Amino acid sequence: MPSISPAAILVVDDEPDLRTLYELTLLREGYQVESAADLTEARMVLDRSSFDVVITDMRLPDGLGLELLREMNDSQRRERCIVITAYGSAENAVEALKAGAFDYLTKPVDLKQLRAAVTASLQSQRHPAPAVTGQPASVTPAPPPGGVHALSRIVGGAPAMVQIRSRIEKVATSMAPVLILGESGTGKELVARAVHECSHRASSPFVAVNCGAIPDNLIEAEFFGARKGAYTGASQDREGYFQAAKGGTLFLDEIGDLPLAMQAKLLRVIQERRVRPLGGVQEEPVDVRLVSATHKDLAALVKSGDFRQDLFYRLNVIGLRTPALRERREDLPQLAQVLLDRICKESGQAVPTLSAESLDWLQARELPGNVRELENLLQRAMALSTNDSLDVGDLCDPEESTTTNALRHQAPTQEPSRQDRVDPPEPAQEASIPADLQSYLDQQERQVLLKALKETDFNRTAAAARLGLNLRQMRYRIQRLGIESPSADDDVL
Ligand SMILES: Nc1ncnc2c1ncn2[C@@H]1O[C@H](COP(=O)(O)OP(=O)(O)OP(=O)(O)O)[C@@H](O)[C@H]1O
Repeated sequence: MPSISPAAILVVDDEPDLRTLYELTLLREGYQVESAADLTEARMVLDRSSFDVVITDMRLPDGLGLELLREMNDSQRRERCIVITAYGSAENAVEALKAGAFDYLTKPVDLKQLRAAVTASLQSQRHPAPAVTGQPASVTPAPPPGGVHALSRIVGGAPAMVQIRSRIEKVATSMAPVLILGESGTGKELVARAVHECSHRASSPFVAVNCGAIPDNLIEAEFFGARKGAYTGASQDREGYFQAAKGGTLFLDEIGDLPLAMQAKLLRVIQERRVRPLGGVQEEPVDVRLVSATHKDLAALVKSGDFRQDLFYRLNVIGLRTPALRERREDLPQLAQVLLDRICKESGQAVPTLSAESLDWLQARELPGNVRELENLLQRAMALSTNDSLDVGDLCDPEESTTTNALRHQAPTQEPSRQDRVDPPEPAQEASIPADLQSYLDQQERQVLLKALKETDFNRTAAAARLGLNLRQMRYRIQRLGIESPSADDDVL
C-alpha cells in the first residue's frame, strides 16, 4: 500500500450487505473505498475518478461485470480488476481472466482472499510502465530487473521467440493460470521462470514440480502437505508444494503425466483456492499462481479421457507455445554461441570459436531434443576438445546409434576413443557391512543411474529402458537422488 496517499478501490456489487462487508473490510485495511450498485453507476464513478483497483461482481442488474472489464481494457484504464464469480462457474472465471481481469474470487468471498487479491494487484502496479508513447501505465508494466534477466536468458530473434518474450511480459502481471506447450527441450521451464520473474511474485518462491516424477502413493502429501501421523513415517507436519510456493508461482511441469485421481484434487484446489493437508482437518488458503507445461498433446489426452477437460480448461487460460528448434533454424548460431559461453563460464574454460563448418554441421542435424540436445552436444564437445576452436570432429560422436543425424557418415574419423568419454568402472566394493544401509544403497543407485544416463547422453527415456524402468520411475529416482543435468545450472533432468 502506498504510504503517501492510500490506494483507491471501487467496489461494484448490487447486494447492499455484501457491498458494505467488502467496503468495511477494505476501509479497515486503510484503503479509500467507493462503491456502485450496478454497471451504470460504476461507469459514472469511473468517468469522474480513477482508482487503483476495481472489484466487481459478475452478475449485476443491468449487465455483466465482464462488460465493465472489457470497457476498461478498451479505454486502456490503469485500474486492476478483480471479478467476483458464482461458486463453481469456471467459465466465468476463465472468461474474466482471459478478458484481462487481474484475478477472480468465488462466492462466498473469503475476506482473507479478498485482502490478499487486493494487495497482490496493488503490488503488481508498483513497477512503473515503460515510457512508450500511447501506452498507459497499467497495460504492460516494465518487468523488475530479475524479469529482464530471465527474459534475456530466452535466446532467439525468430518471430516466435520475440512474440513469446513479449507475451510473457504481458501475462506476468495477472494471476491467470498459464499453460506452456512445446516439445521437450524447447525451454518451457525457462519460460515459466520468466513469467514468475516478471511478475510481482518474483520475490516469493518459484517451486517447480515434475508431475510425472512422484509416485502415486506420495502425490497428495507432496502437493498439499501432511500432518504428523497422517501416514506411516510422517513423524512431523510437512509442507506441500502449494504451501512452499506461497505468494509465488507453482510450476507444474509434465502436467500431462498427472494421474487422473490427482487431477480431480488439483481441480478442487483451483476452484476453492484452499488445500487441506493429508490428515489435517482445517483447510488453508492458497496463494499461488499456477504455470503448467507439457510436451504432450493435452487436447488429445482430453479426447482419450486421460486428462480432465475441466482441469484443462482451468489451466489453459493463457496459452504459450515454445517453438521447436527446427521451426527457428535462424536462431541456431546465436543459441550455440550463448550456450557455449554459458558452458565455458560454468566450467571456467576459455570460450573456443565455433568454426563455420561446425555451425553448418549443427544446422544439418535434426536435433529432435531441441535446445537441450544442442546444449548437450556442445557440452560433450567441450569435454573432448583440446583446441581453441570447436570443430566438427569435436561435435560428432562415433558411438552414436541414432539415425537422425543427417551428416552421420561424413563425420571425421579422428574421434577420441570410447575410453576417453566414459567414466572408468567403479572399483569393486568391499564386502563389508555398511554402517548406514540406506545411504550406501542410495550411493550405489546413484552410480548406476549416472552411468546409464551418461551412456545415453542424458536421455532419460533411453536410460530408463536400459535399466528396465519406466520413465516415471526414472524421473522419480533422478529427483530423489538429486542427479543434475550437466547442461544447466538450475536444470534437473
Ligand atoms: N531459448 C532458449 N535460450 C537459451 N537456452 C535455452 C532456450 N531454450 C531452452 N534452453 C536451454 O535448454 C535446456 C532445456 O530447457 P528447458 O528445461 O526449459 O526445456 P523444457 O522444454 O522444459 O524441457 P523438458 O520438456 O524436457 O522438461 C535448458 O538448459 C535451457 O536453459
